[in-house]
Amino acid sequence: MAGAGASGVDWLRREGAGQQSGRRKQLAEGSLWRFNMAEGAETFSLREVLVAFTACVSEQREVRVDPYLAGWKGLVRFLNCLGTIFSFISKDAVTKIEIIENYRNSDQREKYLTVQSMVEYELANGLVDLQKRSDSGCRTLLRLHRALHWLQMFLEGLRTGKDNSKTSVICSETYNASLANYHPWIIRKAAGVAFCALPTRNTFLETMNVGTAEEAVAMLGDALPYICEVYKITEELYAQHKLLDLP
Ligand SMILES: CCCCCCCC/C=C\CCCCCCCC(=O)N[C@@H](COP(=O)(O)O)[C@H](O)/C=C/CCCCCCCCCCCCC
Repeated sequence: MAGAGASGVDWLRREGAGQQSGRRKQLAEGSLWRFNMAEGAETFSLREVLVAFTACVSEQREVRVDPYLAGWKGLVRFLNCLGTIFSFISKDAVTKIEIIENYRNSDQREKYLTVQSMVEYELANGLVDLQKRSDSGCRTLLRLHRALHWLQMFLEGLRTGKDNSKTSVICSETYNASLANYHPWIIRKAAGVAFCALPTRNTFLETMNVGTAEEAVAMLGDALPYICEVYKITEELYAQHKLLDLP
């Protein structure tokens, strides 16, 4: 993958995208990534989150749903560590994760193995409402997909920011340039207030449990190309099926 082949990505290759065949099979079947929301409560490791996203893209360039959800669950754990002011955001993310997880636990679980198979199945069976809000997998995942765009920009902002930059500024600038376009005024306002509670960039990076701020930055640099790839593949798929504006 472009940008991910440089030195220092061994941990990613080993643990994420470059799974040995046994683990690859487990990933494809979903067993490695499926766990309850209650599990691992409030512990956060940036490594785990990034490894989950690196494991998302299959050899056929399909996006696996289980590691995608595992990545989001890890992010929610991180958000919960930041304080109750972020609860309204994590609750919404959890609701969306659980909707898709329920499909993965249903009789139709195989149809929801990848984003591609989900789109194909839901469209072929008339399960996607193009006119009004629904709980379809396609519509729900679109919300997380838009948030992934913000995450990509936010992590890049953190990675390239100066030591003394304000996380709150990086967060609000990237939010305003992405996700905010889909949110009503009241949500934008509440998000803006919550962002003010974010710690400084270096404290923020140290909270990620991977060592120093410099080590966290290096890890972000290794992993971002994989997150971008997940975003790009999903964006192209949704564009191809005209699903990017689902209500
Ligand atoms: C790698 C570690 C560092 C990064 C840490 C980032 C942690 C972020 C964790 C979770 C992000 C939450 C994702 C939220 C998904 C929002 C989906 C959404 O857009 N929902 C809205 C629309 O839904 P429907 O009504 O159409 O169903 C919904 O209205 C939103 C409600 C909640 C507000 C969402 C604000 C999102 C702000 C972006 C996250 C900021 C987190 C800051 C922490 C650094």
